[in-house]
Amino acid sequence: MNGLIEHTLRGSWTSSGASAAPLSPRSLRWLRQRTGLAEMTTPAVPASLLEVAGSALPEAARAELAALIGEQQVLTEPASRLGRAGGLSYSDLMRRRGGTEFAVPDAVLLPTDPELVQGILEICVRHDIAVVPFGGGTSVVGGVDALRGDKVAVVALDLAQLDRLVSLDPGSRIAVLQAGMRAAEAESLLAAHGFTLGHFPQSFERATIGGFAATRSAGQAAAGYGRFEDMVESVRLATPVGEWRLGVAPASAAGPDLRQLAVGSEGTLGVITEVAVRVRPAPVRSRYEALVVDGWQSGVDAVRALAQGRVLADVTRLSDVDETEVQLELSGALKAGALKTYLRGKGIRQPCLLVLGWDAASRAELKLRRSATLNALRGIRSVRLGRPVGEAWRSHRFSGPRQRDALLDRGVCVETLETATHWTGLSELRSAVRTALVRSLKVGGKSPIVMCHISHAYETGASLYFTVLAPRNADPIGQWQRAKEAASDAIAGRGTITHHHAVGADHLPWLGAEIGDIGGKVLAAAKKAVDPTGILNPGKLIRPAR
Ligand SMILES: Cc1cc2nc3c(=O)[nH]c(=O)nc-3n(C[C@H](O)[C@H](O)[C@H](O)COP(=O)(O)OP(=O)(O)OC[C@H]3O[C@@H](n4cnc5c(N)ncnc54)[C@H](O)[C@@H]3O)c2cc1C
Repeated sequence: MNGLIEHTLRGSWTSSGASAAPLSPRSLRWLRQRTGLAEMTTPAVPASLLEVAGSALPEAARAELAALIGEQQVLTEPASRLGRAGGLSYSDLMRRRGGTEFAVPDAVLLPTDPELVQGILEICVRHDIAVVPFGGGTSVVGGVDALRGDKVAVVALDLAQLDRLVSLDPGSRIAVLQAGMRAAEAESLLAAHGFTLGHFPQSFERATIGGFAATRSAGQAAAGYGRFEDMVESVRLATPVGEWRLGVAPASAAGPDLRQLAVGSEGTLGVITEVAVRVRPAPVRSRYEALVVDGWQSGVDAVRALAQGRVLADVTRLSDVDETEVQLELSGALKAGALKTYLRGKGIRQPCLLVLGWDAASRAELKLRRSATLNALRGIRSVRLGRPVGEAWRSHRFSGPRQRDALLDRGVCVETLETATHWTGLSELRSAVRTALVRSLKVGGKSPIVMCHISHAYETGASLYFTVLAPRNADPIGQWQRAKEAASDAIAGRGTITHHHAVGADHLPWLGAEIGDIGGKVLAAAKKAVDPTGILNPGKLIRPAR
């Protein structure tokens, strides 16, 4: 069963906080010199110092909910409610650090099976209570903000105790998992049967199966295993008008694929209680290695050649010059200066790191696939750094959030955003977003560090993932909000507002530019059909029909 402590840990990624990945004095010196960061320590405010208003959950509703799921499964004390108040974006973390006001649910509900979820929705409809489905709470787009809309109260429906492997069909390679199971637990349960899901987002340790389905998540090995929506065979949803099951066959021509309406619905059309996912035999051989190419465009050409030649490695990740430099400077693992000199000697002036990783069922398959990938790169000038750098990336693949805790403690504004577009417009989009972020976050003569990488590539285009490091100012939330708005304006019309983080509350203003008025009306109509009184996750993804 998922540990509830993890679900209430909201000020940092792990209970060790910044000490899980401390910044070396050398890295700090480098950051100060690059960004003008002032020397300061800004530790997290203990949750006990944050003020929480009393619960507005009507007593009659509380009593009915307690009768249905058990007294101890309805939590109304401040610590539990605070523990499900919002996600884990930079702004969420800063709200908790700065003590700025934020929305807190009136209660936390902990159902233990799908039928109880259905019962909860029926009670909430009757009492006009908003419901925020809560998986791992790792949303970075305001997806789990406790917004009540026009309802009398709002509850967080925490799925942590729906955490079972319901069934495994090795012949069809399908596992049915309950929605609250975390990715790390799913992997270890499946591994015991010789299978893997192959979904490794950076939030792997905390995020859940239901959350992945609800947000169309993409993991680091999506080039090989697919995005999460590619893995979903069927879904079981509780909705205010009854239970809805979708998906009976691997493919179907029975009208539009309604599974895809549930997948990505971000808790606005129903609560996902179970997901049947496609699994694969666990790899017996893996190999990760790194190359350096000369300049961003040359790297883009390399990744495009791999995608269009259909020889992408399972992990294919290209960092731009800034991200490569920061990885080298902050990792502490490599002698950055010596490496740069070595690369210059090899004619590489603008080093861009390309990490490649393959998972295979046999040594022969690994050899074949690796040769196919590397052969496709023959025309691109590159220097191979070999396995140590590739394996170092693999062993640190989940350490980003720990490093973020350390940066937050030192007064750094550190946040990410992502988009995707077609190959022909990719570099223009990158420049436009970079320019918007630099302009917005520049202070005096010092520019922020804006890094970018491609981690998901397709035959027709790729995603762009930006990470920003800037000295925090006196209004950290406003500072980032302005930068994010500038970046989102630059994206609108050029690419998607989100490649895998979802829409939530934060991206809603830009969704219209992507799906148009008609798209907005289609979503509102679907919501009206399954959630006529609008209790499900108000303020996220779908604007109510007018
Ligand atoms: C440090 C960090 C790294 C990240 N890296 C990645 C990454 O590599 N790839 C990626 O795709 N994302 C990433 N994310 C974003 C986030 O982890 C994903 O959106 C993830 O899918 C959310 O899963 P969750 O279980 O935490 O869902 P939550 O955050 O709890 O919820 C997300 C949304 O889904 C809804 N929801 C959750 N569970 C259900 C359910 N059972 N039924 C209906 N609706 C539900 C919520 O209401 C909310 O709208 C990252 C986030 C952080 C903080």
